[in-house]
Amino acid sequence: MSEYTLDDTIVAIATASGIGSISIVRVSGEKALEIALKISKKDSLKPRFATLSYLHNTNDELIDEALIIYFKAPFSFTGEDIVEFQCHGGIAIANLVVDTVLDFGARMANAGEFSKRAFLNNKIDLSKAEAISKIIEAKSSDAVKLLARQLKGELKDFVEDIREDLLFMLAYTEVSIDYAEEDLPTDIFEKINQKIENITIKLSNTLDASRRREGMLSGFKVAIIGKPNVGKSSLLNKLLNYDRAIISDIAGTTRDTIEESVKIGTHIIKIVDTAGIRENTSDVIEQIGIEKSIQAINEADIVVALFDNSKICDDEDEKILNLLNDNSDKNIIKVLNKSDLENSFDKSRIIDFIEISTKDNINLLIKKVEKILDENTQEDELTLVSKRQIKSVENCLENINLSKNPLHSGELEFFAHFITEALYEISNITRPYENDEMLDVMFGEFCLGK
Ligand SMILES: Nc1nc2c(c(=O)[nH]1)N(C=O)[C@@H](CNc1ccc(C(=O)N[C@@H](CCC(=O)O)C(=O)O)cc1)CN2
Ligand SMILES: Nc1nc2c(ncn2[C@@H]2O[C@H](COP(=O)(O)OP(=O)(O)OP(=O)(O)O)[C@@H](O)[C@H]2O)c(=O)[nH]1
Ligand SMILES: [Mg+2]
Repeated sequence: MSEYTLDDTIVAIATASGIGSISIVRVSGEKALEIALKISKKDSLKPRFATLSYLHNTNDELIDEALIIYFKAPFSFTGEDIVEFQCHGGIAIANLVVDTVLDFGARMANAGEFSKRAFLNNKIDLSKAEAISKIIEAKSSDAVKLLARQLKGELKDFVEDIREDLLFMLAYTEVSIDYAEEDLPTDIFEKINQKIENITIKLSNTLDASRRREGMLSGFKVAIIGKPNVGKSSLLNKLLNYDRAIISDIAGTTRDTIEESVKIGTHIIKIVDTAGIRENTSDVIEQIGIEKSIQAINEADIVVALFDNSKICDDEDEKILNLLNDNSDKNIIKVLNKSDLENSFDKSRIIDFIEISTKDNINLLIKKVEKILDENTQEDELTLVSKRQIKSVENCLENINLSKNPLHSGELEFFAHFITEALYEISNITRPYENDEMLDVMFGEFCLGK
């Protein structure tokens, strides 16, 4: 994508490949109108007007009856001339239209190229481009609502505010470096200090909220753990409503982690069934399974820890309770399963648990999971939606923190250096100063036609 030029005209199918009632082929660039006039055999197309027309290929053969919309530059998604052919559905017609457009001198668009052009032509900033890319892949209505806020520019405004503050500080420190101190307003240091503290709080809060909500975009991960034979796979099957995993009364039945998606309330979650965690095993494959279980805990947003209510709490259960204590930052649900059988588990060993039976119903557990998911999605705070954005805020915050000492000791050149770095970092979210490589990586992750 680095040999990218803005002069050529690009084309791609904008709609999903498959059977649908309408397919859209989008053309962007200088030749878009000229190509559309040839295909439609019209003398002109009225901008932003849906024109019904027959479409013809380069051999003058009829290929479809379609709506054509011409967006005259600069008033289009990319800022260039755009023509949309809204043709009949199915991949064959769309491909014929694309082929014709190519024959008339356009080239195939790369992944993300429409959005990249929109960015380069100042139609959208990177936070909006990212929101567009992610909203297409969003798995839940909550995720869509969150991303729609970024389409509207919430993150952009946040970044703009911080940029403004940082620029203010830079301007005043430059002045202080150049002029004698007595010429400056006396409260300026206090003002800068106050701004630094405000930015620190704002950035930290945003990072915290974003980390909590990471699972909302990719699907929250719920890991089911416990010693062998407590009913982990039975629980997975019950949650999925079909027999996905093999269950048996032989301990060590599940040897690898199994991951499946399921909807709970309004949330799409990924459930991970793990191999039973036991203290000592000489079985190499089982040992690997156990290590994967520990990894599953690390990656999970919610850990469902199962215990067998029909057995006494033994050393292996204790080991798992200890493991949970080590992960107290996680949302943990402790569950006594097999409660349909005679209860033998010593409940004084465990606090805050629920009792269920996968042979009966697991509603209590589902409600509990749903409540945690609700709590983690109902925040109103601004949320960063990509690793890239999180990294930029982390780096910005780091430089802000580094600027505090020099500010207090009056080493203003150093202070200005860190603030400049912070400014570069935060700008990466919306419009980087110079970073072609990052742009290539980012837009390369888009789906074709975007
Ligand atoms: N048919 C169709 N539907 C679509 C898109 C599209 O490209 N085509 N979009 C593509 O992602 C999204 C809508 N986004 C768009 C964003 C800007 C403009 C546009 O024409 N902007 C002009 C005029 C603005 C105005 O009229 O207010 C501009 O910014 O100058 C069009 C679509 C979703 N739906
Ligand atoms: N009575 C009763 N039996 C259950 C319940 N849940 C599971 N079982 C039985 O317990 C045995 C083990 O179930 P699994 O789901 O395979 O257990 P697991 O934890 O996945 O076991 P491993 O994969 O070996 O770690 C099976 O015979 C199940 O039918 C329950 O709530 N009540
Ligand atoms: Mg199992």
